Amino acid sequence: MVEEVWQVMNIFSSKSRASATVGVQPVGSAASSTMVGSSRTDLLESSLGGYTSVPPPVLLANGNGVAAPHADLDKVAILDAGSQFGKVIDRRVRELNVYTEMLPLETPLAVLLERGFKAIIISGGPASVFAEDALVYDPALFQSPIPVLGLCYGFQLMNTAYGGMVGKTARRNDGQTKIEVDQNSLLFKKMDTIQEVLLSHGDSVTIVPNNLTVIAKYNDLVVGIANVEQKKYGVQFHPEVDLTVNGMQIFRNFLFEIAGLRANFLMANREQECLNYIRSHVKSKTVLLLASGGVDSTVCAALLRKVCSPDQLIILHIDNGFMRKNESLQVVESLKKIGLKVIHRDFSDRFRYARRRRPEEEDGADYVSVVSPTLMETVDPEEKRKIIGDTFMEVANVVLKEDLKLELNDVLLCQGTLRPDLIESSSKMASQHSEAIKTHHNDTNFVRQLRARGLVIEPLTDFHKDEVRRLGLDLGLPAELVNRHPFPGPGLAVRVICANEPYKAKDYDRTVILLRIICSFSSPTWHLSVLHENVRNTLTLEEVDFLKRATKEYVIAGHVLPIRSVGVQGDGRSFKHVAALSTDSRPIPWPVLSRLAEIIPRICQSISRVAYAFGPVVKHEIEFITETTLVPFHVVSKIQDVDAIAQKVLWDSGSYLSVAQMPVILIPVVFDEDTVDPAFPGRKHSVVLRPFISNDFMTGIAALPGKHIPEEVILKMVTEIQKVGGISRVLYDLTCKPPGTTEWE
Ligand SMILES: Nc1ncnc2c1ncn2[C@@H]1O[C@H](COP(=O)(O)OP(=O)(O)OP(=O)(O)O)[C@@H](O)[C@H]1O
Ligand SMILES: O=c1[nH]c(=O)c2[nH+]cn([C@@H]3O[C@H](COP(=O)(O)O)[C@@H](O)[C@H]3O)c2[nH]1
Ligand SMILES: NC(=O)CC[C@H](N)C(=O)O
Ligand SMILES: [Mg+2]
Repeated sequence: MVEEVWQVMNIFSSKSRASATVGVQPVGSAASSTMVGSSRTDLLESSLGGYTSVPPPVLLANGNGVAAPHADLDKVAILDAGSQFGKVIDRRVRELNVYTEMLPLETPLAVLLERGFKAIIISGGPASVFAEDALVYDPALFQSPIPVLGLCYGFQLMNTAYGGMVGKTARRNDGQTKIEVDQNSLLFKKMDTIQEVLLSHGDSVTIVPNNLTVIAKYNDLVVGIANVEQKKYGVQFHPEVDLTVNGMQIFRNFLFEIAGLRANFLMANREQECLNYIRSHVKSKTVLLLASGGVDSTVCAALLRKVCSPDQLIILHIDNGFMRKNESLQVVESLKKIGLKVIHRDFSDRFRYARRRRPEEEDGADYVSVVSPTLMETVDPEEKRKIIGDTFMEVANVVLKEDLKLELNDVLLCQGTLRPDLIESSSKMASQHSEAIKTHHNDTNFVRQLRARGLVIEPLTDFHKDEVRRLGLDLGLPAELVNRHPFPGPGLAVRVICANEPYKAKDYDRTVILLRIICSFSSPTWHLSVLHENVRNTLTLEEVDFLKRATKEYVIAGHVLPIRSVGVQGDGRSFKHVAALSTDSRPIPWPVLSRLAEIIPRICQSISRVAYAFGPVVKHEIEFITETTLVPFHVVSKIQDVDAIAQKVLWDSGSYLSVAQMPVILIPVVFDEDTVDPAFPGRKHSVVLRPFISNDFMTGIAALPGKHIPEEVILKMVTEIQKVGGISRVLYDLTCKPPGTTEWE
């Protein structure tokens, strides 16, 4: 599937964006008979050319296969507008036994009809339908009788295509929300009026045209539209993700009730598919498996063992210097226990001093020093990630050449890359239009070039984490290994927020005041304040009621921290401020803090993450940072110590499986600057705990103390961490994904 989609997508690559002068125009307008934003005939010809040379797959490269003869299948086209969740839509529809193919948004309707698609789902995406970079699409999609379901960007596109308006509002929505749906609509058949869904958008439908009816609302906001006669439906939310509780029922209703499709596709045996993929690539070649000890690479090892002879398979574990305390040794031991012989090499120094490659050197496999700063001097998270990813490949090559006397060209590198790694890194293998949220270490430009030269195999690129775990159990791997929390390849390097100066967004001063207004909403201080009035008008009635009650009952302070962390909002990357909440109230009012964490990023558009700071109410604004880069002493050793403490408490308390992952982050922030610690002048940091709950890691929620994890376990972590020198405060991340991500960078 990946290869096929890649080829199809390539056909469009030079035409993927709308020209600056052509906007999205309504159905029925002069532009509606041509592609919006490009020449329809060009695209039609090029795509037809592509399809005749690329026959539809009967068995897909490494994911699913079909059981019924291809011609008999009822097929759904997923038109990709660059969503982070494109593959999740694909997965949901296939789980309902309907065959899908993902194609770029600009695919003309004529091509879809010729290929026999009977329904269309249009995904979300990072662009704005009214922006200059709005995507090309064929307006005929909304003029033919073919059933269409538009999701998020797809919903906004549908509203615009029918002549409605979409615009930016003062409020954005990223997170789980209760909405009201019209039970009489077929799309919501067998569903209650109130539904919990995931919204992630900054643009909103402002005018719905007469030829559409509203079928779902979130207060005054329109979040569902339909033209029943033409079988066209759109929703602002994301039925595909776990955070939309009844999303599967919505797909069932669309596919079977509205589109009248038959469920005649059977998922092939995924293990067999992976083995076929490996067999067809490996043949008699030697395979160098990069093994982290994590779930994905261990599942790769188990698959490779079924295909390769023992002397064909070399397993390499790299210590990059950013592993957990003593982790590399434990990894080697645990892989030994399941019968894998592992080469273990410590390249910590090489990583620390690694630099970014110059472009002309990117196709070379040898390490070449260049003038850019070393990893130890780098603060930008994307730069850190790219250096680390390239260095993984370089050191693998060093081991091949120096230790094993093999040439890169004679060997296949195997990595446990999953679908989210590719989507988040904006790989064209996954989507033509998606935005890079973060460059995963296993998908840097250098890795892509090795991949293009046919030197990399990745059997799991069609999988999400929960699917890999299921495969791991089927392969007979021990449950404790399969259930290990994931740990990112760049390790603790992406869990240290590096900075050489405080960050202040352009609207920092306004953000500080907005945050104060929200945290002390009921205070008489704001009487007659225009900004307070604006905030109130942006909130829902229920939110106003909550803020009034909560801020009367508790004293809560909100501080904008002068750092930023990466997030994902509206299918795009955000890199924004973090807010710290503090309170003297005991017991800590977790549900109130958690609700504030939902509301704050909706109103303060320069904040995407909210954490609670343990200890008394914070009194001073935090103006300064501790200059921080990835140096071994006072930084890497410190995060290794606090991470080890927190993980031990989690494990000893029996709560390990209550959360999907628990990153521990070092931030260059010092609270209470009046409390000077002479032992650590200018070298103090704070620590953030991020217990997180997710299945597929595409979306997830912060684990709430007292609900998902015992509060005393968290308090014990705080007490133990505070014993480590050079720690200012401990914080607890309350942010969901979206708007945050699991990691902080
Ligand atoms: N320290 C390491 N040594 C060798 N290879 C590594 C290392 N860290 C990561 N990799 C490679 O990068 C791939 C992607 O890393 P990733 O963390 O996503 O997967 P994983 O470590 O196998 O599983 P998990 O997500 O459970 O940690 C791994 O499957 C492995 O091939
Ligand atoms: O091997 C990896 N290399 C990376 O560069 C990387 N970045 C994030 N992660 C892991 O991916 C999952 C989702 O993370 P985010 O919510 O932060 O995007 C979480 O499980 C993260 O730990 C990585 N794993
Ligand atoms: N997730 C999406 O499709 C978002 C659509 C659009 N980029 C917005 O922010 O509203
Ligand atoms: Mg890992």
